[in-house]
Order: sequence, then C-alpha cells, then structure tokens
Amino acid sequence: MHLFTYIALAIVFAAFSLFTYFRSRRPSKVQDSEFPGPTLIPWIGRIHDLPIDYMWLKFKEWGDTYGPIYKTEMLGAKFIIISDEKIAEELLVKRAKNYSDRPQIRSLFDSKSTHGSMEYLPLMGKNQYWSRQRRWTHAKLTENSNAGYHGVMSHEIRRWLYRLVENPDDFQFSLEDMASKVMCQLTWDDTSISEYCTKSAWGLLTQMSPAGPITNILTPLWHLPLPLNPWRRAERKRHDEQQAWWMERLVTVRAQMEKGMARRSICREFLETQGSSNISGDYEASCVIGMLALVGIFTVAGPLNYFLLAMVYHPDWMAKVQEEIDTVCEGKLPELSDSPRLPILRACIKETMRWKPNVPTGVAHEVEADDFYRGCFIPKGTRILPLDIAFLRNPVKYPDPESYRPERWLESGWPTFQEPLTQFPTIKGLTSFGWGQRACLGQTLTQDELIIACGGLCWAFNLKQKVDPVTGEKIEIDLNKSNSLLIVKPDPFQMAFEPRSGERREEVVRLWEEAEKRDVEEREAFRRDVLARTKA
Ligand code: HEM
Repeated sequence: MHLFTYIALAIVFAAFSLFTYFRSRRPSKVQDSEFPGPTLIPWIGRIHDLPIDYMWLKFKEWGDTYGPIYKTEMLGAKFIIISDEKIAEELLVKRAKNYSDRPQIRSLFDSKSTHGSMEYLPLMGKNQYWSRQRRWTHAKLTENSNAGYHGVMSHEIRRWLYRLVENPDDFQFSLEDMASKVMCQLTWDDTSISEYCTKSAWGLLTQMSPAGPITNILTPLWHLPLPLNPWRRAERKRHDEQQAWWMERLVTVRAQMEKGMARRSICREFLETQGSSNISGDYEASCVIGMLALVGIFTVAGPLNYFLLAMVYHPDWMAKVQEEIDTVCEGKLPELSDSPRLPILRACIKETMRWKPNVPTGVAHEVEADDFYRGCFIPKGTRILPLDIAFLRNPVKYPDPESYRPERWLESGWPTFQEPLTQFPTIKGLTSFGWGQRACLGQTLTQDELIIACGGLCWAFNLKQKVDPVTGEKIEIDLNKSNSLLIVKPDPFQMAFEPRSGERREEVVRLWEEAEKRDVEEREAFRRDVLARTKA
C-alpha cells in the first residue's frame, strides 16, 4: 500500500476509536431517544412561529400535540416544556440539586449575578448571593408575619375601600397602589413612595419579560455596539435609576435611625443587625430589600384584578361569599383571624388563581449539569419551563378546567377537595408558586393579603358590570385579554363598585377615618417619645 493510504487508514482508525470511546461514555439510550417536539430549524429553532403575545397558549398547544414533556429551541437556547405536575416534581423537586439554576435574562445586566451584581434575588443563578439572600428574605418575611404584619394589610385595605367609594373608576390604579403601599410600609415604613415603587416594578417586569424588549428574543441584538444599541442604553438608565432609588431608601432609613426616628421596617431591622447579617453590606442590602418591595406588587395585584372579574361574572359566588362573611363576621369587616371560618372566600380566591394564573408560563429553571430523564438526554444549560397554565387546565385534576368552579375546593367528590375546611382550601403549595429550591417565598404574604383584600371587597361592595349611560347596556369585559409579560394582568376594563347599603358605605368611610387618625396618632406618639428620651 501507498504510504498515504497507511496514514489515511491510521487517521480513520484513530477517529473511529475516539468516536467509540466518547460514545461509550454516554449511555446508549442517548442516541436512541429524544424528547418529542416541534421540528426545529437549525439555529433558529422555533422562534419564527412562537408568538410574543400569549406565548403560553402556543406552549400549551405544543404540549397537547407532543405530550407532557417536549423540547424546543430558540436561537440556540434549548428548552424543555413540562405540562405534567408529576414530571415537574420529579425534575424540579426530587432533582432540585441540579435543576435550580436560572437562565440569563438577556436584557438585564448580569441578572444571574454571575459577576457579583447581587441585584435580583428571583433571577439569580444558584450561587452564594442567591443562597444568602433567599435565607435572609425568608427569615424577614417569617419574622414580620409572626409580628403581625397583617395590621399593615388591614390598614391598607381600609384605605383602598375608602378610595373605591370616593373614586371607583380609578380602581386599577388604587388596587396596585394598595399592594405597593403594603410592601413600601413593610420594607421602609414609608407609604408615600408607593407610586414610584410601582413604576419601578413595572420597568423591571417589562425589561425581564420575553414580551418586553426585542433583545430578550433576538438576543444577538443586545451585543451591538453602544452607539447603535438603544436597548442597552435604555437599560443602563433604568438600571442606574433603580439602584440609586433603592440606595436612597436605605440611606434615608439610616438617617432616621441616627435621629432615633426610624420606626419598625425590614430596612431598619437590617441596619440594626448589619454586623451579624450574612448580607455583605449596604449595596447588597439595598438590593435585596428593594427587590422584595418590587416583587410583592404585581404578583398580588394580578389575582386581585382577576378576583374582581370572577365576582362580576359569577354573582352567585359573590353572594355566597357575602353571606359567609356576614354570618361569620357578624356585619364587621373581615380580618385575617376570621380566615379559618371563611372557606368559601378562600375557595373563590384559590379558584381565581387557578382560573386565571398570573404567571401562566411559569418561571424557567436552568439545568446545571448533563442529565438523563426517561431515557432522554438533557444537556447542561437547558431551560426547564414548568408550564403553569397546563398544570391548571389538567382535566383529570380539575374537571371542567376552563370554568370558574370554586366548588371543586369545597365539595367532596371533586379531585381537589381536601379537609378540614378550616385549613383548606389554601393557596399555599399551588403550582403557580413554583418548584423545589426556587419556590416562591411570598406565599403566606400573598394568602394573607388576598384574604383581607378580597374579604373586604365583598363585605363592602356588590361588584358588578358597569352600565353604559348612553345605551343602558351592560359593558362587557373580555376575560381573555391581558398583557403578555411574565406576570400578567387583565387589559384595562370598567366595572362598578356598588356599596352594599348606605350604612356599609358610611362604615367604609368611618373605618378609614378611624384608621388614618390612629396612624397619625401612633406616628406622633412615637415622635414625642423619641424627643422625650432625647431630652432626658
Ligand atoms: C400570586 C402571587 C405570587 C405568585 C403567583 C408568585 C409566583 C412565583 C414564582 C412562579 C416564582 C418562581 C418559582 C420557581 O422558580 O420555581 C416565585 C419566586 C419568588 N417569589 Fe413569588 N409569587 C407571588 C407572590 C410573591 C410575593 C408577594 C413575594 C414577596 C413579597 C414573592 C417573593 C418571591 C421571591 C423572593 C422569589 C424568588 C425565590 C428564589 O428565586 O429563590 N412572591 N414566585
């Protein structure tokens, strides 16, 4: 044989040996099975027919076609979409060690905090910052819950009911403002900044959502040079303003503390224990507290908005909730302590969250190391999407899934019925709050706030469709129209808040005036006390 032939044969043999060696290191099932999924175009994947609006519906449609676990790709990013709770449990809970990272959000700077930015706890990769901030946030929310933070919620619901009496048409603004005031009070003891806080939360929510800047989908655009890159310039501005505002809050509380004038808040708690805390210092603290304030606004406002729609279109259930409240609370505004005796109210809230989930796509986890599941290979870096809308439309667990049926939580015979009704239904543990090590930290806060707010609404008002003053016809609301951000809310709509009686109306006004007076007095007493101590 010619020398060249020997060399060629040697190369082929070496290549074949290498190939079989590497192949033998991965179980043969890798080559045998792959998850099903829509046909992928090289590199593009399925970006071309995934709509930005209501993206979750397309994911669900593919789930109905390809089954409870399927794969897809977008511009090189690999996705696995899960529509079955058991599979989500097996991967995201039982294998949480490997399935709890987060993907980088392209249009945020260092959203994973890989480079130590420490800014967005819910978006962080599974790193040291995430681990200590998660622990710290959990501890603060638990401490505040035990210390009776629902007093803050009761105060704010009184203000909101009053605002609804005075200016009902502004309800969508005042609803979000109520949720924002609760968070601003808890974090910084300052409700006057709630409007700015809501705007700031909106800016971040938009920036992080696939339906936000185009650079979240067409990711290469993010890397254009700055002069040609309006997206990166806009984000720089938004980001810097947000960080400065968070820091300003912390500095303000510290200044109040120095004068002895700071009342209880999560920020003060941090500054008091700064030395012993595992949070690294002012910058990280300003971020973890700021993020906490932001994350509690649209998350709670979503179910509140949809509760209004549920009641408007299901007056029979509103009447049942009202009857329950009137009997149990004997005419008084419901408080959190009434909750064990208000199962119908809890069922209507839980069914609202099932019927109109406000994070319908779920929040993606990222896989840290190569893995196999059901004989199929899942490469490191794959994004796992627990598709909440699919879990909540499962007809076996939730018969008649498209309809609003609170009785599924109240009557035996339904797959989701659970006793005792003093405890169940509870929204805690619903798939909407996510999975495993990344599960939502705000479940108790959400439950407490929704019970007080939704209970208050039904106590005070008949929630109704608005009547067009010209035609005399009821104004319809499109129940399926919403934005398409990660946390959704219904498109602007009109409705009527009819006080249940003249007396109830007066009671709403009286309760707010009383609460406001008490608040002013408490602040004044605190100030007097500090001044007296300073003089002594
Ligand atoms: C209806 C209300 C809410 C819903 C549906 C919701 C949903 C979620 C979801 C889906 C996740 C991600 C879970 C995962 O990756 O598996 C999450 C994480 C988180 N939530 Fe909520 N949430 C709500 C309210 C709140 C509130 C009121 C707070 C705090 C005041 C809060 C704080 C957090 C935090 C800090 C995380 C990050 C956890 C981590 O990454 O380790 N959430 N939430």
